[in-house]
Amino acid sequence: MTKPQPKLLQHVEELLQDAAHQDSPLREPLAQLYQHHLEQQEKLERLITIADGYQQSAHEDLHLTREQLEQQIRRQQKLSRIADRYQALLRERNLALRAASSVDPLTGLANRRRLNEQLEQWHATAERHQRALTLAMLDIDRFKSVNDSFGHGTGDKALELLAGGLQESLRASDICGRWGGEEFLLLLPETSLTQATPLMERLCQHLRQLQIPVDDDRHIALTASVGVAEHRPGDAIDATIKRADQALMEAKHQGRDRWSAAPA
Ligand SMILES: Nc1nc2c(ncn2[C@@H]2O[C@H](COP(=O)(O)OP(=O)(O)OP(=O)(O)O)[C@@H](O)[C@H]2O)c(=O)[nH]1
Repeated sequence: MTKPQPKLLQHVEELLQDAAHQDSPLREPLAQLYQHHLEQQEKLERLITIADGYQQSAHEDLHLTREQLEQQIRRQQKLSRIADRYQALLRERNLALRAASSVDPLTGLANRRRLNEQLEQWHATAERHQRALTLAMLDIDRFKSVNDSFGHGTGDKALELLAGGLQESLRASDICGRWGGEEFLLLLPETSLTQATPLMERLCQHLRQLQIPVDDDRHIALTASVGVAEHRPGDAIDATIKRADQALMEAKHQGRDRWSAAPA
């Protein structure tokens, strides 16, 4: 049904008001029809206003929900950035802690804990794959007299320099660490006693030549004694360390500044 035009409505109004049609039998139904039309139009306008209101409030709700969602996403992204940074920090801390717990702070060499870990690993490889493994226990000669004569500071400096000297004399695959006090343990994987011999000679020679400063213009030289033991298949690693220790005692007994090998 088409919407009555304003012109038509105006015409109906004029007809209803026209005195000439007051007695027409069609006037009353026309008046009722006109009234009904006005009421319907009013209802329709009210409905349109309500629908507009709903649409507006739905639009506002949608806008608000979207804003809240975007705010939540931004908060979530910020939190995940913080979590990422925190995790990276924890990883760094863990690495630093791990490194610190494996290193001797004075010499920078592997500490006893790290040496034990490596010993366990290389002992397992030596046993499983019948690989050679040689250990060398090194102890500075008469180190007490260095401390007594020049003080602990000089003693510490000597340990640092000696540690550097040891590291220089070894292959990259070997590990040298501080076993305790003025004692160092060298782990030589894939190395037999025969193969270790030239290294022992070179090591003693290198240490003899190290110059340890004791004051502005004075230096001293140190020597060390070394006990070497090749791991015997089937032995516990502690047994090999003990044999290296006994060989070290032997080197000390023989007059120091030398190396001695444990019997096979
Ligand atoms: N400065 C310094 N001295 C240390 C350190 N650790 C151990 N020492 C000293 O090393 C000395 C070891 O002395 P001894 O075990 O009697 O042996 P030595 O004098 O080296 O004599 P031999 O081993 O028999 O040749 C002691 O005086 C310890 O105090 C350290 O970290 N710094």
